[in-house]
Amino acid sequence: MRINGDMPPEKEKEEEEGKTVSLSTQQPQKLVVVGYALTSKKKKSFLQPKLEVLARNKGILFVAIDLNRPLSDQGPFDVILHKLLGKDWCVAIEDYRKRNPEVAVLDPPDAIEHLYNRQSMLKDVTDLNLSGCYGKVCVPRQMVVINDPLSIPHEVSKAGLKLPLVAKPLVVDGTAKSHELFLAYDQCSLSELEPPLVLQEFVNHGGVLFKIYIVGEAIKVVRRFSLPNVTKQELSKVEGIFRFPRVSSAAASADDADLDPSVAELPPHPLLEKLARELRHRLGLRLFNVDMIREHGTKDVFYVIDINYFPGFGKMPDYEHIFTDFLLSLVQSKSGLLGKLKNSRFSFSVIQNGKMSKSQCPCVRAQELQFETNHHFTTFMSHCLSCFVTTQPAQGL
Ligand SMILES: Nc1ncnc2c1ncn2[C@@H]1O[C@H](COP(=O)(O)OP(=O)(O)OP(=O)(O)O)[C@@H](O)[C@H]1O
Ligand SMILES: O=P(O)(O)O[C@H]1[C@H](O)[C@H](O)[C@H](OP(=O)(O)O)[C@@H](OP(=O)(O)O)[C@@H]1O
Repeated sequence: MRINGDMPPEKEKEEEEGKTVSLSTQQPQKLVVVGYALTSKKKKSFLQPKLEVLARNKGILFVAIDLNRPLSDQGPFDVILHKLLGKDWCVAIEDYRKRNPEVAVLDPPDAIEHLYNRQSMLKDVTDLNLSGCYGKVCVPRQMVVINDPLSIPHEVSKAGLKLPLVAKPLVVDGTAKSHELFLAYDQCSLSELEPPLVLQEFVNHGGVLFKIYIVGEAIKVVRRFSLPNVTKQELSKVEGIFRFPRVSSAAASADDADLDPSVAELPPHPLLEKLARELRHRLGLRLFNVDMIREHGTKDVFYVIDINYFPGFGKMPDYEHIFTDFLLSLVQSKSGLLGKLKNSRFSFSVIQNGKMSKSQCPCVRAQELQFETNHHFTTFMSHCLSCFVTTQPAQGL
């Protein structure tokens, strides 16, 4: 396909080989091939026609990865998007990532795994210090119960957790069961719950929740309806545990609803910027969302109650634009970094010495790596490419 006039011979060859597409602009673009490995549910919610059409117009092609064939026989890909469970997939994608540092694999399986457990998922938020950012970000007090439901009432009172409590399955694995949540009004009824679970203090927040979507550097925040406040009177009268629906996951947005302005006011942007930047870096992820609530009666005390990997981006306004821009930026920043690494004194010294000292390390995680073989160096390159995209340009390059 050629729409425009003259083209350099090498471009012509590339295009014949199907590697480039000519769009309506003067310059033919190299096709960006995005392999995806997603459940059929996720494919349906994410790969909507409006995304595929816009992507095609921008020279991005989505290709389904065949899970019955080795990954190495497929592609070549520029980017891989994945959200699948199971050890086999994790091993396959991790191995592919190491062997193909030039491919942007979103995201590292061990980093994703961190969000599949409701205890570890919030740990990085607990460690954050966002002072001077127009607000305070906390995590509700919570405890984990692994077994013996009969011991829960005693454990809860020992830990000093206040009722009501939200009971959430410990592991989030994309199944409906892992999103089955209960609200517990009294201590005795807690022994009816099924561990393993997390018991989290319910924070009154006026029935509105903020979903902060993060796609690389981009942030989008929306309001969603959430659970109403639990009054002291209600708490003193009601007993038992009650299952509640996935109210804030419903596509209905609270953005246009007639809400109390003190409840509806979005968290300050500098706070969200800092939160997103810190979490992107600490979690080592580029595609996630954060569920945040404002403590009722306060202006600037926020709680993070949930973080989801590769959430329902299809519900995010403008997601097709944000996502395609992100995919293109990945490919651009990657080629920039590869060029710098190849030419830098830094990479030369790494290869020559076979080892890297902490002071040379451009990112936190690479400090753990040692380069005794070429394969180790490749691993480092792959790691640094993702770090480069998630954080800032590596030092010393
Ligand atoms: N500690 C809390 N205080 C107040 N409300 C809460 C709390 N935890 C959860 N909720 C309410 O329950 C809803 C679901 O909680 P959470 O996001 O943790 O579960 P989930 O199964 O991971 O949901 P999803 O993946 O659909 O976002 C929240 O959106 C919010 O409405
Ligand atoms: O409202 P959001 O986008 O947070 O709702 C998400 C939910 O949080 C989970 O991330 C779901 O993904 P899985 O855990 O993989 O089931 C999303 O499902 P999806 O099918 O819509 O992508 C929810 O939308």
